[in-house]
This record gives sequence, C-alpha cells and structure tokens, in this order.
Amino acid sequence: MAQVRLERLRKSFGDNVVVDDLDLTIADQEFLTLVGPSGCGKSTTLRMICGLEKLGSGEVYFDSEPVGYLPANKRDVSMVFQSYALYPHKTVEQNIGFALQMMRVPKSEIGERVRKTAASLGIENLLGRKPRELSGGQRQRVALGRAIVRDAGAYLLDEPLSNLDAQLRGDMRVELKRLHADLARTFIYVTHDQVEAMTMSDRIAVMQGGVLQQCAPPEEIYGKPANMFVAQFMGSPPMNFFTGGLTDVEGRRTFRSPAAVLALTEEASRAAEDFPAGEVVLGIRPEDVILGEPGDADAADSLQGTVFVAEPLGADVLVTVDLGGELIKARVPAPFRVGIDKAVPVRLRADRAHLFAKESGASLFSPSQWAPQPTPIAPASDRPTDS
Ligand SMILES: Nc1ncnc2c1ncn2[C@@H]1O[C@H](COP(=O)(O)OP(=O)(O)OP(=O)(O)O)[C@@H](O)[C@H]1O
Repeated sequence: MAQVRLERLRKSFGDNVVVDDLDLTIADQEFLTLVGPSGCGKSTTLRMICGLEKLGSGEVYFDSEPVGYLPANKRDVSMVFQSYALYPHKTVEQNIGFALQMMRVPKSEIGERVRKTAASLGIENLLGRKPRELSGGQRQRVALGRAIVRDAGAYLLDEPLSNLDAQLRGDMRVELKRLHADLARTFIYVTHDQVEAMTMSDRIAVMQGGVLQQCAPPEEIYGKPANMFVAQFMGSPPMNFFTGGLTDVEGRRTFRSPAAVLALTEEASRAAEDFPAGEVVLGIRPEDVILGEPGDADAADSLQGTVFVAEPLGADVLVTVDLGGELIKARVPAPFRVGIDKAVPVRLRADRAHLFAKESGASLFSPSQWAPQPTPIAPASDRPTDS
C-alpha cells in the first residue's frame, strides 16, 4: 500500500455527526497526525480506516482500492491503542509474536522477527517477562512491538503515549519518529497533544466538531493557521487575540482595539485593502510580545501594561500582562525582573501579526516568514526483512 485516501467520509451516532465529509489523502510513508480536542472525531476516523467502525458514508481507499467493505483483519494496517491491551499471562515474546502465530508464520521465523523487533525498540532483555513486571514505558514499547512486528502498509496509532508521564512521553516521541524513518511506512497518528503533533508529523490535520480545519506541515499550521481555532489550538500558550477595527493613521493602516494599537506592515496593509468591512481580530503569539523595562528610552511608543504574574520556565519566562483590561501572554527570555502590579512597556511585533475575520474566524492575513515547502516525507530506508 502506498497511500491512504479518505473520500467524503462521514459518520453519525444517532443525530450526532462525528465525522463530517472528511476528504484527506495520506501519502506513502507520510507521518500524518489527526489532532483536535476531545470528542472531535479523531478516533472514529482512525477506526473507520482500520475497519473497527463501519463507514457512515464515503469511502476509504488504500491506493486505488476501496476497502470500506473489508473487515479489519483483511486490511493491510496494524493498530496501536491507547490502552496497551497486552495479554497478562503471556510473556513479552509471546505478546509480540501473537499476531504472527495467528497468521501461522513458522515458529523459527516468529522467533527471529520478534527478536529483531524487540531489538529495534531496545527491549530484547525483557522478552521473558510478563506485562506486570514491566514499567509503563516498557509496556508501551511492547504494544508498539506487537504492531510493528507485522508487515503492514500503514500503522495506525491512537494516543499511544497518553498513559505515560511527561518525561517518558518525550523519550517515546523521539523513538516513534525514528521508528517511522526506519520502517519507511505510512503512520497515521491520533492525539489531542499539540506538542506530539508538532514534533513528530510530516503533516498535521486539525479537526474540530468532526470537520477538518486545516491539513498542512507543522510550520505552516503554526505560521499560517487557516482560522482562529487552529491558531489557538496549536501553540502553547495560545495566540493572543484582540478584537477591533482598522483605520488609517498618518497614511498607515492601523489596528485599534480598547487594549492595543498597532500600525500594520506594508504587506499586511496591502492585504487589508481586500478585507471585507467589519471588525477584525488581531492575533499575536506570546513570543511576539516584547516587554521592556520600566523607563526604557524607547518605551515612549510602546503600549503600557501591568504585570499580572510571571512564571519562570528556565530559559524563558511566561508573563501574563494586563493590557487595557485584557490579560495577554508574553514569552520573554529569562531573567524578567519587573514585579507583580508594576508597569511594563509592551510592544506587539507588527511583522508577526495575524488578522482574522471576527465573524467567521477565517484567516485574513498571516505574515510571510513561513516559506511554503514540499511536504517532507520520511527518507526511504531499508525495511527490516521479514524472512
Ligand atoms: N459507539 C459510539 N456510540 C455513540 N457515540 C459515540 C461512539 N463512539 C464515539 N462516539 C461519540 O463520537 C464523538 C467522537 O468520538 P471520538 O472518540 O472519535 O473523538 P476523539 O476526537 O477521538 O476524542 P478523544 O480525544 O476524547 O478520544 C464523541 O462525541 C463520542 O462521544
């Protein structure tokens, strides 16, 4: 299998439409992540791809072959679930080899493939243990091993890291990304964790309420979000929004709201000529809010805010600032020495400002630092031989 294509995929439970006319093509060897808030239809989509959920309407194609009518065990996919669902009385070796045993693969070959898979996950020394004798991270590796020991066209992963602690999740992100490059197979990954989506994916498909909002490489999702939902969902802390209007001040298009005034760049001003009339929303990411020191020489043309609270993160400090009655977030380099309730000059980077339509939330303008690139696909590499 090279490609997975979803065509007008739709699913309802009663009156509840949970996947709404989803069109999406996942390229051969791509790492595509479906991301979105709880209940947005990610798992249902994945389950329809692998055959655990019947299609409402639409079709799933593996290459050009429609597979909607095929039962799960006849589809060329392997799935990893959030709950590892290991067999408690079987050893790690038996757990990993079970699917091959069911497929009546010869015993000697099973042993060889299980050892190779365990080696690629760094768990060869655990083959004789039972699941209860393993840590959470080790169990997760066994669950992955059980999926990848099978040669499948696509590997489907449903929140496989959500039961792990933060440190282990970070380690496993690295391992999964490496595994994808080594296997050179299509990965479709479901998570509600935007860090997992940003760090591992070739492309991210952001869903809300069963509807695909945007599908693009991580840099584009971050740099050119299609709408306010994507802008807010991807980024931690989320983008700051100000609702206001555009006026001309001394020949410059200028955004004005109760909290903020910002002269737009030439690029944004040119784009603004085409905007429909009405209120717009200015979007500024926390790293694009610059805080000065009280009494800064060049603070005269800054906005005046008040420090609400400062949270040191190590290299950076996350500062919540009261700006004209609105709380906004700034991510500034450490150290930050202005105390709570003290005045602080605030600059919003005009060259990084986004504009959205207030009513629809659709993006009207994003700055063009992000240069479009072809979708990166994992390098092809020699797949471990199965014989
Ligand atoms: N078998 C079912 N019967 C009825 N409703 C269901 C069923 N399975 C899922 N749903 C509903 O469909 C919606 C989408 O569920 P789904 O599990 O796909 O969301 P999700 O985005 O994966 O969420 P989460 O991140 O919480 O797992 C939810 O409102 C859920 O309650």
